[in-house]
Amino acid sequence: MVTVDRLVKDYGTLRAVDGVSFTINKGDILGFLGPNGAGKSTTMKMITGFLTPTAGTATVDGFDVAKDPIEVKKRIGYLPESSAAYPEMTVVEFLTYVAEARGITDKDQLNARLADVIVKCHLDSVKYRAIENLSKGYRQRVGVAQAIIHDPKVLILDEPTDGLDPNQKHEVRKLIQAMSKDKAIVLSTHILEEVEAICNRVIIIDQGKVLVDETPAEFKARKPGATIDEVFRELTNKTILA
Ligand SMILES: Nc1ncnc2c1ncn2[C@@H]1O[C@H](COP(=O)(O)OP(=O)(O)OP(=O)(O)O)[C@@H](O)[C@H]1O
Repeated sequence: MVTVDRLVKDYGTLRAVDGVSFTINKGDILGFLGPNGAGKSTTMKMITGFLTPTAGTATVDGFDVAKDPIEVKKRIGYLPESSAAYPEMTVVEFLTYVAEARGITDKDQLNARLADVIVKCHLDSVKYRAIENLSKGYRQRVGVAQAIIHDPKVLILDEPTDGLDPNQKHEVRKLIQAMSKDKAIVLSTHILEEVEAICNRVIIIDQGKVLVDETPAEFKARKPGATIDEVFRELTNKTILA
């Protein structure tokens, strides 16, 4: 569903992403991990067509992000690290606005999509409230709802549980898992237990390069008896010292 091939991004003299390659298929939840500044957001922004790669390619459902950005955007939903906010809009107004911008203008289709995402993201009780008055957990669910309003095949979530309390984290993780059957999902996170809880693949990126691409169980088995956290620290510290 998503193929990333030797992707590179330079910001001036800084090579933020340095030859990253991986593929993800329908049903995959890929945990994208790495220390601060590793290049996770930059990679995700290139897959969504938000940033142009310096070199390499990314394709979504067979469409090249650089050559067919419109076809890619139809197939991809994106939750950025800090969601664009329209604080004064109600949840329904905001989701309607996003749906219309996505080309969903037929009234019946629009209402069906709104009803679907409101149920999936458990937003019914707040749908007529202004976004600025919602808790962070609800705002994050609105962010997920806008990302899936056009029922995309691929979902890119940048730190979807960041800043949420444990109950809210649990809710958002359940939501991601429930959606994974018919989608390919990439999520970046700093939380290693999140990877263990919901991902079937883990990629660790450090200084723009992929260090690890395997299952969470394989990752943990690298150091029997250690926590996933300890394995991560050992791996990423090594590259800093190297
Ligand atoms: N617009 C930009 N201009 C210049 N440098 C940038 C820009 N965006 C990111 N960088 C740099 O590129 C590198 C990779 O950043 P990126 O945000 O992709 O990392 P990240 O892994 O998502 O980090 P974090 O976990 O902190 O969000 C960092 O060194 C960052 O400072």
